[in-house]
Amino acid sequence: MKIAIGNDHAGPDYKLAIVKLLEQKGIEVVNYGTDTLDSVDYPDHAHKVASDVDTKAVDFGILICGSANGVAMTANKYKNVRAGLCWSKEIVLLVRQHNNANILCIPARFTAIPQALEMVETFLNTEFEGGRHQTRIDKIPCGC
Ligand SMILES: O=C(CO)[C@H](O)[C@H](O)[C@H](O)COP(=O)(O)O
Repeated sequence: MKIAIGNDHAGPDYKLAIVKLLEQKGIEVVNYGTDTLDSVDYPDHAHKVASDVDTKAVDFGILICGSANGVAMTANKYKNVRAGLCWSKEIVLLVRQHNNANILCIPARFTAIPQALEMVETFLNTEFEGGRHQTRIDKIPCGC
């Protein structure tokens, strides 16, 4: 499995903890995030992750910013991306089971690192249920 990860200045420590977890699992990681606290612009990092997910260069993406809204808004501009903003294990379960999310968006300023790691574990271990949820996902594109 291959995962692209990106973050702005709100989340380098979250990113490093997640990369460590993924590498311990033998997952290949592409790091598109900043590694310092110097201010950057989240779309610069989110576009790289979303593009890789969109073209299927990677299996999944993980994006981190302060609220996770900015990275989610950016990533969801891509046709084949379903980026979900998650703040608990329960929401992550649903975003995989019902929404087949392929990018997990984590709000670093509203989530502790252990909680973020638990969300990543859940994201990776939860399957899409298909059926009626696929019908609904097929209706998401606006065609504009
Ligand atoms: O949360 C974010 C976007 O949704 C980003 O992390 C921004 O950094 C956030 O808006 C805060 O910006 P600041 O420059 O760190 O004050």
